[in-house]
Amino acid sequence: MSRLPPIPVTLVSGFLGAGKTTLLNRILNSDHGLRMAVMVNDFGAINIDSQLIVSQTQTTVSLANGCICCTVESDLIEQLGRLLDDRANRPEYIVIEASGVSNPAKIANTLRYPQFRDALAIDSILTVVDAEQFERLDAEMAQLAMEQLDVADIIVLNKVDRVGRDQLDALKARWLYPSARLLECEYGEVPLELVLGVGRLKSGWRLRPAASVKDEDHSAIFETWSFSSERPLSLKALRQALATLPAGIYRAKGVCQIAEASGKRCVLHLVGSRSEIRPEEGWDGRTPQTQLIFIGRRGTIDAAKMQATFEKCVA
Ligand SMILES: Nc1nc2c(ncn2[C@@H]2O[C@H](COP(=O)(O)OP(=O)(O)OP(=O)(O)O)[C@@H](O)[C@H]2O)c(=O)[nH]1
Repeated sequence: MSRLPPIPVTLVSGFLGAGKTTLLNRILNSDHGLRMAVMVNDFGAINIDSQLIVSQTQTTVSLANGCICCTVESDLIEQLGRLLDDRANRPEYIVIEASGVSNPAKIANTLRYPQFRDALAIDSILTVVDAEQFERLDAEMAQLAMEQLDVADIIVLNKVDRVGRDQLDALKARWLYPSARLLECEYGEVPLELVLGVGRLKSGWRLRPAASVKDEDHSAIFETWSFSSERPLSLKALRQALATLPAGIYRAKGVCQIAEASGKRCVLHLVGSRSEIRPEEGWDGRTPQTQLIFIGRRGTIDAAKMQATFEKCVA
């Protein structure tokens, strides 16, 4: 049997809430003309990202309840194996969206395991940066965000609408990544030809040797908590609950059923201290419900207190 050419893989990384799913949606809804498979990784127990992906024409594989660079690496290996074994639907391109706490260098090493070496070719490691929040991150969060940037060969500086030109230039001046391509954008609006099929890592020259990649368990640094309810929530109470979250909770996202927006599926995002609850389309045959996931620094989430707070939001 003739050997099939390797499938190009774009690895999308970036800290929590930087705009990875927004960029992925933009890629998927553009005219790329490829049979694409996307793998999305949620650090929390609920598959939220797969629900936030707008285009359903491609194969979507959801890897939840851990980080694909450490705790659920075995799921990544298994699911990649499945994609490759399904010869009838073999994708022409794979995009992997790592969780916001993943180290892309470790995922890149997984893609170089013997079983994938001839079947997959990393096209690029693309790291999305939240232009507003990046410099506000502290301690382990800042370190992780820097590690994600260190291995990027494409840096997408997103959310430029949130900062002034001076602040952007100052941020860029502090970075020393001369070999990375830097693209500034809002809502992941980047020219597709600059991010897909660019073959920037074809020779593997920027990948660090596996031995030099730090072995960490991101569930030791971050923790998650989730809330589900089949009863509608009060918008006012939910906003209030989000405004009073402990500072260590950096990210929340999910879908919600809001009493004031009957029949609409609302999408909730919290990144740092910013939050939004946006009505989207209807429920499209799905049972209306709320599914939220919260991610914070370990030790900052009091599950009983959170449960009581969000129970009170039920209208
Ligand atoms: N103002 C502004 N908001 C943006 C931009 N890009 C994305 N967002 C918002 O940022 C929030 C997080 O975006 P996502 O695309 O879900 O971020 P993510 O990196 O996939 O998040 P995680 O997977 O949880 O790490 C959402 O509310 C987006 O609408 C942008 O360029 N400007």
